[in-house]
Amino acid sequence: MDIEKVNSMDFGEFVDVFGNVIERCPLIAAAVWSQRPFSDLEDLKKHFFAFIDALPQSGQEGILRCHPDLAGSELRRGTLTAESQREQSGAGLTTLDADERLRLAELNAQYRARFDFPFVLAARFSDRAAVSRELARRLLCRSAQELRTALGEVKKIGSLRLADLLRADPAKL
Ligand SMILES: NC(=O)N[C@H]1NC(=O)NC1=O
Repeated sequence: MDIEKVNSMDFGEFVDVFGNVIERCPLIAAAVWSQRPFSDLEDLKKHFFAFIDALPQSGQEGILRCHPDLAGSELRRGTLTAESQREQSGAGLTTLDADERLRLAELNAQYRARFDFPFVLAARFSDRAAVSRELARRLLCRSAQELRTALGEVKKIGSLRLADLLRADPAKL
């Protein structure tokens, strides 16, 4: 898909196509559509991220809360979005043994109790061992720093999803 195609989309089509660039936050795509035309893919990505950066802290935490836990109950129930399902299975989170699942569930619960939002990590840059390690490490971080880290991960996930949609090299996005 090239940028002319993106710029030619009406509101409904744009939100259908880009509505899950940020997990379960189609409002962001709805807002970004108003900023068209986009000069290139980089420009499109900047608009998504600028929206996130301009939100008050409550809105940024709200975005994090739209993310399903990694290896959590939604994965077990099969209610993940298609994108999240792909990302979590690519990181090996669909084939954890019982001990690994329990450990992740405990760490996810501790993280949520400490920060009041779920642990978010771009699973496609990770694997099952690294997810637990990173969760345990980030549990010890300060809240303000952790919010910044988590939003950085949201942006990595969004960049990869945009790259998929536009079949672009993520390094150039
Ligand atoms: N909790 C969390 O990080 N979830 C996300 N990460 C990812 O790569 N896909 C998701 O849904």
